[in-house]
Amino acid sequence: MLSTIQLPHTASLPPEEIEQLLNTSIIRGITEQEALGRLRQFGPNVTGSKKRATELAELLSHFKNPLVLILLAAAGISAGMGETVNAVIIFVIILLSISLDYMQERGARNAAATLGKTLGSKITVTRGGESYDIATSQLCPGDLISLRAGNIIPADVRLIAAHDLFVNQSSLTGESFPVEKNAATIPVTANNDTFLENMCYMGSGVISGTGKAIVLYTGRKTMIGTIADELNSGQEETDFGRGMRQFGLLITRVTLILVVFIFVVNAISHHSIFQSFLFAVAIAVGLTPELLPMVMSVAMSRGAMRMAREGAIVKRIAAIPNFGSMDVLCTDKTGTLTTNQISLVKCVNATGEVSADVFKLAYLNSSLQTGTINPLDQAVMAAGTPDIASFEKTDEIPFDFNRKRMSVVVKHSDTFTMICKGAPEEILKVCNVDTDTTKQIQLLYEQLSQDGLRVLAIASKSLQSGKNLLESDECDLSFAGLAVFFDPPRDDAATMIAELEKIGVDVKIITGDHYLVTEKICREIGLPVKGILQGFEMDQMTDVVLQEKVRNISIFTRFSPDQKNRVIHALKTHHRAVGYLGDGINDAPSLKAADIGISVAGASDVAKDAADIILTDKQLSILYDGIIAGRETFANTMKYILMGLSSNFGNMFSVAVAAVFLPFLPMLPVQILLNNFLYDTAQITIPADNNDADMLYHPQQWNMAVIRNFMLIFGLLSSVFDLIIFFLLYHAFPVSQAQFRTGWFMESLATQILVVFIIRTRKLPFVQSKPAMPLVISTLLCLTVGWILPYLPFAALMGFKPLPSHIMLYICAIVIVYLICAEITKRLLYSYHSKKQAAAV
Ligand SMILES: Nc1ncnc2c1ncn2[C@@H]1O[C@H](COP(=O)(O)OP(=O)(O)OP(=O)(O)O)[C@@H](O)[C@H]1O
Ligand SMILES: [Mg+2]
Repeated sequence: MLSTIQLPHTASLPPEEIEQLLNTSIIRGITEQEALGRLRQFGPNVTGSKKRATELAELLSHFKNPLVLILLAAAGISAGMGETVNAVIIFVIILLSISLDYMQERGARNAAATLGKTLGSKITVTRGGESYDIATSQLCPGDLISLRAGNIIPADVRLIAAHDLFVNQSSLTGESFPVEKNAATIPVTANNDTFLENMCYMGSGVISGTGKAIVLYTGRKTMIGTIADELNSGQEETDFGRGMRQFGLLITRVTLILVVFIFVVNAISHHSIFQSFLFAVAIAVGLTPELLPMVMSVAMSRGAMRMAREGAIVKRIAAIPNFGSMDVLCTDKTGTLTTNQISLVKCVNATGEVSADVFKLAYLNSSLQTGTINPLDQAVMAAGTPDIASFEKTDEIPFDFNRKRMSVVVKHSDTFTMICKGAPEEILKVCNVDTDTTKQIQLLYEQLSQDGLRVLAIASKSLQSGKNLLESDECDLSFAGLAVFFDPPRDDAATMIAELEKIGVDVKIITGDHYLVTEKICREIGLPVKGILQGFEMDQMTDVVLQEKVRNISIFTRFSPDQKNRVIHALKTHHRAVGYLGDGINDAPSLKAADIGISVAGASDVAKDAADIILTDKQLSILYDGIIAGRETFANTMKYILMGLSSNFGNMFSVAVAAVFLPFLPMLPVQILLNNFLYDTAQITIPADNNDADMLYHPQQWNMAVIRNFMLIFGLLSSVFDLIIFFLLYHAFPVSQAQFRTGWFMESLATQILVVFIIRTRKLPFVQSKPAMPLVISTLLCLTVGWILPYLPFAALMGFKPLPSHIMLYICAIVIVYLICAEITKRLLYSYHSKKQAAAV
């Protein structure tokens, strides 16, 4: 049986001793049988969320809310003081609302879990001498794995072979520059015992090269597994997140002030301290938007499920609202806007004549390179089969996105030749050509690019020896020719651009390719070219200048990964949420930096890992659906917030006034709790509500000013009607205390619940905007229950007493007039804000 191992220790051991230590073979790996046993012993290779909490723990976690705890304590004290009925009612209400909340959230959680299962990257493992791909979760210590560019390192591993292996371990070290790894044994001392050169760590991305490695640690035993929880917190705040935070602050402040005020006034003026306290707590419960987390997670998981049906996997459900506020989408070109079905059109020499020699050089380079599987290389290899049996590869300098070229070194009848291929401007930099020829080549290159053809240049030189070559050896090459490729735009790219434009999302292209090729593609897919910025031009700009510039630029060409990243950050200063769509290793930093990273199924693991959403279906139209789903989440969450702020707060203002002027409590604490419970339950269907088209066809924006005004004006409005009721029941037709409370209970419940039909839309309720059926049903049901309660045989236990019918008529009239006034107020408020916004633009 395998015992635990120390990472630094294995770094200093030669491969044979590692074989022994881990009871494996660096050629054949462990057997499938052995792997199964080890998998049982060490558990699956997953980090992140610890074990999923049990359902009971999830249920109990809802009791952690301080208000719930205070209420429970209050119920206990009530029971101790002999007020059993009170205690039971409070207890039942707590239980009911917690179970409702829990059940809704469980639905959302399960949906999220099902979605998560469909993901998972694969890795090539060698077991019992055979190599095949398995899910990375199935790896165990001792496994022999093969690494290549684009892979995510699936565990903490010790390298036993490496060829030009460059790894980005920024997820661990924060250092974004790729580091070279090798398999050599190194002595371990106290000051070099982390991030060793012959180790690769889970979560790092392979940028270039290949390697073989033995798995040492898996799952939570890995370096990243032990710190996984801290890593998740690194997300930057978005418009939606910021809005939610400000909203939370606002509500906490107002609640605190109101509750303390009500408690103090009640306690001083006339009631027992305990009653006043209970009353204040009930008010606090009424004010807290306790359903908000549920409303959000249900709305988001509905969005995610909907996208899953359309063929997109949502990795991070919390990103859905960002989709809704996204107002600019950056995309790379190859594979997202083009088909990625690249074909080689021809190979030409410097004068533009078709040349078999140039093709042979290109073929040698493409077929012998061992980096990422790359569509350009595949196209070269698919274009013919020259005989290269007599050539032997002796070295390779892998591709990287800064050099934009790569080289292989071949041996052929005792001579060594370096063959280099890459972006023409980069190849020309390292070639020995006179100015005239350079001009001639550039002209040819531009002509081809203008026709939308992609061009790589090929160059070569003879060498003395064929080993241990460096990037600096790519010099003094002689120019051979150009390889010309065709990569047609996707059929649906034009539709996508048009659709996105219609719903207010700006599209920008950030590519590593030449600007002429990009311009041609833009023309074909109907993307207007507003401005072009080239990578080297941006390097001369300060951040401030860049931030000003990016607004009017629609294509960014010849951009390296870091440069792409810089553009994303600059765009973030102007836009609410920046989206990035990309598939390559070079897109990973931008996918992370963007508010919402989108990748496609065929993308490299590194890109998929960094993305929030992965489009599995090839259709780009899913993007459109995703944005709409995001906006629905946003809109429905906002409805709940506006509801809570307007009607709820109004009631609490009224209570504050009543505390000063009434000689008794306007409602009993249990009645307030009951009222709040019915009101909350009525809203449980908000996440499933319909939305007006005009809310969905613009990027959503969190507008704190609207929220604040809603609270003040709607709160005041509903308070005015409460005061009318108070006047009616206390002064005009004086009734008993129990009847007063019953009257206000019924009026406030009706106004609070029914106003949802007004708040949910900017238009005329029902006539211009139809609510979803579930919302209508839950609303009417809760209202009916609330209005029947006072007439039930046990109503007296809850302190209710029915009112005479003429007073009931007054109450109904007041509710109707209130709703009409609310509709008018809503219109005034929105027209005020749109005028203000129009003035600001
Ligand atoms: N296999 C390769 N061999 C040589 N050069 C390459 C290879 N792949 C890419 N290049 C060069 O590097 C440049 C940038 O790479 P690439 O086009 O993949 O970047 P990108 O930013 O992902 O662009 P895109 O928007 O086209 O996906 C290419 O335009 C090409 O000149
Ligand atoms: Mg790309």
